[in-house]
Parts: sequence; C-alpha cells; structure tokens
Amino acid sequence: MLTLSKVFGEQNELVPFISSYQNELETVKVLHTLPAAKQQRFNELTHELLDSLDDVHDLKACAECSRSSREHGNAVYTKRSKTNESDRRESLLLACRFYTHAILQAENVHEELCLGYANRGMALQDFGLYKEAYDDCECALEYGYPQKLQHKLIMRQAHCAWQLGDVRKLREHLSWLEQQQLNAGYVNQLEQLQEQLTKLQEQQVSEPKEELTSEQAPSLQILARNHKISNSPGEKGRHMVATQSIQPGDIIFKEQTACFVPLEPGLICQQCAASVLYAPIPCTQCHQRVVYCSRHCRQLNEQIHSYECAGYRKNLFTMLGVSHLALRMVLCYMQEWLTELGKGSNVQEAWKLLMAKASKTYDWPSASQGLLSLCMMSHLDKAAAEELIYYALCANLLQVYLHRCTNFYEQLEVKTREDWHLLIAALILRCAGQLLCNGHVGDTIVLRSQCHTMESKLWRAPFHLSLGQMHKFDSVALTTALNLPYLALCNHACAPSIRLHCDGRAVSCLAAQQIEADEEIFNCYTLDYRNSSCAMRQAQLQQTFKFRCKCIKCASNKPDEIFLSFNRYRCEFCAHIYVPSQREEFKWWESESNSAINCSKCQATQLFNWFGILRRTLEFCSEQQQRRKAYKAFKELDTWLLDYHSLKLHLAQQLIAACLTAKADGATFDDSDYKQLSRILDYLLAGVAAQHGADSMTYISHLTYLMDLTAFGKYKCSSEQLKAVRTAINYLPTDTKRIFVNYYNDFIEQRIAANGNANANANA
Ligand SMILES: C[S@@+](CC[C@H](N)C(=O)[O-])C[C@H]1O[C@@H](n2cnc3c(N)ncnc32)[C@H](O)[C@@H]1O
Repeated sequence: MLTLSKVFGEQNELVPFISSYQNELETVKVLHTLPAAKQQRFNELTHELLDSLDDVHDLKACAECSRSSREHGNAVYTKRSKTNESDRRESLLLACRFYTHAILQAENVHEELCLGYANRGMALQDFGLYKEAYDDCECALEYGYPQKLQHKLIMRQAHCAWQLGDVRKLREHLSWLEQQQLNAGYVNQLEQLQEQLTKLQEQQVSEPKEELTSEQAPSLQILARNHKISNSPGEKGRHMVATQSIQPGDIIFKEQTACFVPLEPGLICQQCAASVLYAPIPCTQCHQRVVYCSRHCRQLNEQIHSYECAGYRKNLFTMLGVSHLALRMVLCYMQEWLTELGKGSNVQEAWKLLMAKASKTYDWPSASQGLLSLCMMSHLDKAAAEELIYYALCANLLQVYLHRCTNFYEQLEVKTREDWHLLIAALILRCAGQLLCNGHVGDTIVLRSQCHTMESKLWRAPFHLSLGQMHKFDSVALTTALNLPYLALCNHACAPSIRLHCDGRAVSCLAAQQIEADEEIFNCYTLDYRNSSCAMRQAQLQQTFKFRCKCIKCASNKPDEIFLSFNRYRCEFCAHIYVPSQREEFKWWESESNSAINCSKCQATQLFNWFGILRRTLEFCSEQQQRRKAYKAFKELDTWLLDYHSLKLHLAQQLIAACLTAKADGATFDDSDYKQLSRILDYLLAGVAAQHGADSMTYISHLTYLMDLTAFGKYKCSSEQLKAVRTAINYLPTDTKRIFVNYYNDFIEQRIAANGNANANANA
C-alpha cells in the first residue's frame, strides 16, 4: 500500500513553488496545468494511491467468522436461566455481544447478516430494548430472512410495537399476521396482541404527537435576543456582542450543524452523532467503519454516505484530518452553493459569483448554514507554502476520489467535467482553510475505554446502571469534528465568557459569567488560562489563528499566576517551592519520556519516589491493606505537591476510580475506606472546579464518583452538591443524560429521601 506522505512527497516535486497566493481556485489550477509529462505522472500518482488503498475482504472468511460468533451467541442464549434474573441478564447481554460481532464480521454477506440481526433482535427484545429489537428484525428482513420463517420476525416486531405503544405499526403487523397460516402457539400470541391493540387504541384517543426530529429542528435557535453580530471592520473582524445584561447560565443560542464527522466512526452514529451504546447498525460495505444508532439514521444519511462509502472502505479519510470535514462541507452545502455556481458560464465566472456572495454582509442569525459557512474566514493567504500545497494536494485527491469512486459529479451537469474538477477541488481547499480557524471539536462523557457497553455487570435494565457502576462513565472523549458557522463568529479570549454543551450535532452556548450589555462575548480556541501558559496559547493562536491575543489575561502583569499555582512542587532536598522550568515537564506523568525535573534553586534532580509508591498500590486496591497504604501515600503528597496540584488531582482521580472498580468487582469496604474516599473526593472536586470550572465536562465526569458513593449511602452529600449533580445532568447529551437521570432516580433519590431531603428529582 502506498502512503500518503510518499505520494504527496513525489507530487510536491512535480509542482512549482507557489510564491504568491491569490485564491483557492488559482492554487488548485497550479496542480492541473503542469507540463504534459509531469501532469501525467502527477495524475498517475493520485490514481495509484487510490487503487492501492483498496482493501477487499475475503467474504468467505467473513461469513465463517460471522457464523462462528453467531453460534457462540446461540449457545449462550440457549443456556440462559429462566429463574435467576441476574444470570439471565448476563447471558442475554453476552449473546448480544456475540451477535453484534456476527453482524460486524458478516460484512456484506446477506445470509449471515440476516441471521445475525434476527438473533440479536431476539436477545435485545428479551432484554427490553424494543426499539433496537424492532430495527434488527427490519434489518433481518431487508437482508433476506427466509420467507417461510418471516412470521416469527413480524410477531416479534408486533410485540415490540406494542411495548413501544406504537398503534400504527402494531396494527400493520397484526393485519399481516392475520393473513398467514399460523400454528396454535402463534395464533395464541396473535390473539393476545390483538387484545393489547384494542387496549392501546382505547388509551390513545388521539395519536401521539410526533416529536421534533433532528432534521425538522431549525439549525439555529436564538432563544433570547441578548446578543448581536458586529460587522465592524478591523483586525478582529466580525464578533459577537451582548445587547443586554446576560446572567451566568443564560442561553445565548443553540446551533445544530448539518455537517460533522465522527472522530470515532465505529462508536458514534454518522447521522445524529449520538454514542451508539447497544446495537450498532453498520454500513455493510465499508468494513464496519460507519455505524448508525438506528435504521432511521442510516436512511437519513444515505445520500451523503453514498459519496463517502468507498472512501471509508479505503480508510482514506483518517489520513486526511480536517480535509475530510471540508469534503463533508462540500457534500452538505453543495446544493445551496449550486444556485450561485450554476449562474457562471465558465469556472472563473462561477467562482467569482460564489466569492462575491461570500464577501457580503448579511443578517447573520437568519442566514442559512450554507451561507454562513461560505462566509467563514480563512487564513490560507498567510499559510506557509508547504502547508498550502499539502491542503491543495488533499483537496485534489478528494476531488479525484469523488470522480473515480462515486457518482457525485452526476448532479453537476451544467459545465464541462474539467471545470467542475477544478471548482470542487478549490471548494474543498477553501473549506479546509476555513475549518482550520473555525472548526470545532465536540466532547462527551463516555464509558471508560476498557469497559464494554454490553458488560452484564453494568446494567440492571436498559439504560439503568446497576448500583456502584456510575463511575465507569468517568471519561471525557472528543468524539466529533463539527462545522458550527454561527458559533465561529465568536472571537477568542483566554478567559471565555461562554461555555458550550454538545448534544450530538447540536451545541448550546451559555453564558459562563455575567456579561454586561455592549461587552464582547468570547469563546476560547485553546486551553484556557488556567490550563496553559500565556506563551503556549500565544504560539498556538499565532500559528493557527494568525493573531496576537491581547485579552485581559494575556495583558495582565502575571498572566501565568493561576496556571503555575496548579504546578508547584516542594523540593525534596532544599524544601524550596518551585515550578518546572520547561513547559513539556508540566505533565511529565502523561508522557513516555523520562526527562528529569530539577529544583530551580538547588538544581537537584527530584526522585519522586512517592509517585512510584502510590502508583504501585493503585494496582492492588482490591486488598484492604494496599488501600490503606494508598490513602497514606496520598496524604503524604501534601508535602511535595502544593494546593490543587495537577498531579495530585490526577492521582486522586486514579485512586478513587481504582477503589470504586475494586468495590464493583466485589472487594469489601469498611467505614474507614468510605471516610478516606470521601475526603479525597472532596479535594478532587474542589480542585477540578478550580482548574476546569464546575460546569466543565471534566467536572461532570468526576461527579460520577460522588454519585456512586452517595448511592452506597456512604458520602454525606451537601444540598449544594446535589444541586450541582442535577444541574450537571441537564447539560449532558440526550443519550448519556438518560443513563444519569435513571441512576439518580434509582439510587440517589432514595438516599436523599431517607435523609429527609425528598423533593429532589433529577428530571428537574
Ligand atoms: C473563528 S474566527 C472568529 C470570527 C472572525 N472574527 C470573523 O470575522 O469571521 C477566528 C478568527 O478571528 C480572528 N480573531 C478571533 N479572536 C481574535 C482576537 N481576540 N483578536 C484578534 N483577532 C481575533 C482571527 O483572525 C481568528 O483566526
């Protein structure tokens, strides 16, 4: 297989040096107007690269693997207990895991796919995941489930429809079943479901209201006119300004993008960006790299995916980073941009017309997302020549990919092919340039990497965790790269005045502090002033965003005071208080390299034996004696690590997580364990609030420890903390929120009620 760097290296040598930048169209023209021999070699290289990425799987082997996984699933499912609820659940979830493997491994082998789906549907239905089970039956039918057995699946779908209260579907399936020759057992089931249908019809005098689905929701919601976009010319460009006093926590706007790519394609739904928890539905063509949370999502993404499927199959996009999102932008907004492009009689004119539209000023809140995106700024004109050529080569590669591997160009009939190739490459290049300084990354709370969603110990019922399992949702992951052109109108400050909460493709922008009328509203493009030094931020802002930050934090005479306060050590030899001299040394425990840290006064290299001692005990937290050692070692950190030291917070988190994991695995804890853990947790939460803010995703992820300890009845939770938990839950994305709300209601509410604090419900 050819590598991107090798091909780009060779192509680079064929292309003349671009000494002065004009625009994206002129840049890609350079790649299309080489002397004949060079042009031929250049094009050959692109084609060879695309060909070399073809990864054809042996379908016979896929079918065998899939069958074997399904048979394992069947063996577990058949042996499920009829009496012991927890054993039964364990078998069902394990069977589901095997069936999911079977579905993923089957690739495009329909005979295996339909059986995998049919069997997973059966296990999911038994577990109570009716929506997912219903979809699996539908998939099994789609992939050719044997006709003579189809009544089994339809009966299952009817059962799920009944459980979901879906009268229309239940009626539809029952009327199909009534036409069939069924044996006595099925006739009995049919009669029971007919009774349920009558009951449901009586209950539902009116049809249930359709929920506002993502595709109907407006892309931008300005919930209160508390801000405006200022177009004033000048160094800062457009920016967001408050038009009235905004209180902390007030919502400023909600933006939902049509354009994002999952950073973990196999775990995040390609359509709605939700975490796919239980039952992924993969595209069967692109080696499991694309999954959906439902058939509905798969259907909504069909058009876009038809242009990307081959690219995923070739694993092309992971190599291209931001250029993949740039391609998505072109795919998502092309229809809108075509109106303008189509008016030009040649490529030059078409480009000019579109760029004229891009340089105008609009009423930004009411502009469409395609128009807002078109108008986003770019700094490609300031990029170094190598950077510019790299993005141009990516754009060219994607343009050739669209032409060779998809039918994308069929919608563009208006001009000659060559024109369109130039235009599309120029548009991809332009979008990449815009995304470099306007793109966003979405984060969410996820299950720890070593845990599996279908782990039986985790769940007592669908979306209901078992007691003591909440802490497994203690990880924050960057899951999506999103284009949010309205949010992108916000300028940067190192102490932002907003905070963002992601929910799939949507982001809510809330005031992080009081913002007065006429004050500018700031986002933060880098780590904030508490988590990075001024020099680190200035370098990044200059490099990527091409400006020098003059915000209050950068302009203050001690810009790094707070950041350094999280990194103060006491010297093991002379007791002097110091911070490491090199910024790479600040988080040395996260890096592989073993660079020495020296005291700034006596220059002695620090031994950090205390670190090794604590780290070793963490591995044996199931043993009480080791835990005692760990608590003691943690206490002794006070000597060496000052205040809310980043390392001490890290170790506090590791210690609590290790202990709660040991407890979940059956270790016995006594009151002194809980006392110690509560003390460490108080320190951790206060430190994380100081470093990241009590509304940050990191803080929310640490509240999972508090939730477990409170659920055990072993943590004295203050009413402020409970309020913080309930508020935090409301900021979570819909898919995770459901799990947190259930845990709160299942375990914590009872505890509060027992302590006479009964009226707190997480669904506030
Ligand atoms: C996401 S855009 C923000 C909106 C932008 N001002 C516009 O007119 O589209 C980021 C770019 O805005 C400019 N910018 C953002 N914050 C700035 C600041 N604090 N000072 C100067 N320029 C800033 C930089 O050019 C940066 O690359």
